[in-house]
Amino acid sequence: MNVTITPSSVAGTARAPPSKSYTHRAILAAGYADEATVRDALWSADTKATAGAVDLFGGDVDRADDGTLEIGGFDGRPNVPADVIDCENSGTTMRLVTAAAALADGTTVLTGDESLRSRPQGPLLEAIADLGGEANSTRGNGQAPLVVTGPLSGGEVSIPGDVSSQYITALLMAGAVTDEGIEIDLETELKSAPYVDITLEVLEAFGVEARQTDDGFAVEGGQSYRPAGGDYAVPGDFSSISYPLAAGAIAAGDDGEGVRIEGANPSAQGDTAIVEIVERMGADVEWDREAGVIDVSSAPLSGVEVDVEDTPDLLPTIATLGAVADGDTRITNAEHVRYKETDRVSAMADELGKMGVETTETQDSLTIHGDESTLEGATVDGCDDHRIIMSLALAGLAADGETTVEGADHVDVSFPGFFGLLEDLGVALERSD
Ligand SMILES: O=C(O)C1=C[C@@H](OP(=O)(O)O)[C@@H](O)[C@H](O)C1
Ligand SMILES: C=C(OP(=O)(O)O)C(=O)O
Repeated sequence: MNVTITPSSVAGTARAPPSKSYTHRAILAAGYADEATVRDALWSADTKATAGAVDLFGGDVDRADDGTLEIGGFDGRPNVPADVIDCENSGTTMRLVTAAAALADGTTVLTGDESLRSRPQGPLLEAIADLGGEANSTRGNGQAPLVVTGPLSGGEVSIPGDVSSQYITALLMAGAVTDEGIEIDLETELKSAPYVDITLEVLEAFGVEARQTDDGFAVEGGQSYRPAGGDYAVPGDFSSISYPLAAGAIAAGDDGEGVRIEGANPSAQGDTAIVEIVERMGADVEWDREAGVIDVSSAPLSGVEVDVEDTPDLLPTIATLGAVADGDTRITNAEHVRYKETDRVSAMADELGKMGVETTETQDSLTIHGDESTLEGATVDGCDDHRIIMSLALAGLAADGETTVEGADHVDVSFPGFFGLLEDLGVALERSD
């Protein structure tokens, strides 16, 4: 599907979809448990992939009409799957499920789509091998397809922190049900650190203790996953909230109505930083944390400097905001953003370039030389990456002329209702094959 956006103003109320990161963890944590109910879960292509893995490990994920997931777990010991686990486009699924597979008494094969088969898994495979399991890339290049043989019993391991925090999350979640537990020493500074905070929060909610140490993180073995009251509720997703928030900052009408976002309750998500970033750029933003409501209206935006070490998923949104803002927006500490569904630093530079935006790229930074008056509608490539698609669609709101985003159906990875939500806010768009 391609989507053509006609420049539009936006107004109205949008509801944040549930958090993808919390949902992945809650589904897998429920799998490690005997049973659990997960409310307000995100049901998207990525989270369905994690649910599929739990099923293959011997659990049972059942979705009720209201979206609640009733999950029968595999109780700490995954079965050897009867089929290859297809993690599709989801890095989180592949990393978290690879470590779970290392607990099974036998061999698991994991694969994914072309994008996922190009992403780095080497440090996690080495960690599993150091802990006594066997974990290999079939092509010997640290990328999927992966073959993992367990069971491992735990121990101490060192791992780089600057490739993906998901390795740490994966080892902590699996480590809790090993005999010995896992102690993780970080070889470098940790990037995307708030995602490990999310993990610690979910583990705690499931009655599992894990902690930060002087050298990294540690989890005791022999623990059981059991959510208080048998029930876990997923909060709203701030990476997803960044899109209606940016839409409001860029294109809310002059009548002052603005965009209201509901379901924006505080949690451990680093991407809540988008609220402060949009405000710093000059938009009029109010966040009632208790009510979980954000109101945003547009104002002339100015370029800012933003460090995305903790918040890699915000880079595409910030790049679009920077294209509309006046002056330079410098996004720093961004090298790990190159290891996502696509190299998002280059993808945003290339695709915004097609819309007349000038950018300067280094290995770990992207500077957008913003000037709304030069933003032109164009046909751009969504790069099969949900965040690139959504960010380019937002640029289309403020461009001169129509913008067509090719391959736009990939929004189903994290935000299946994205284009419907834009339409509800008043955006004129057309879908075509
Ligand atoms: O653990 C998670 O839920 C995620 C961690 C981050 O990845 P990295 O830790 O690989 O940067 C983030 O980009 C991804 O969208 C979700
Ligand atoms: C990078 C992302 O997810 P994952 O790593 O799970 O593919 C994302 O959602 O932007």
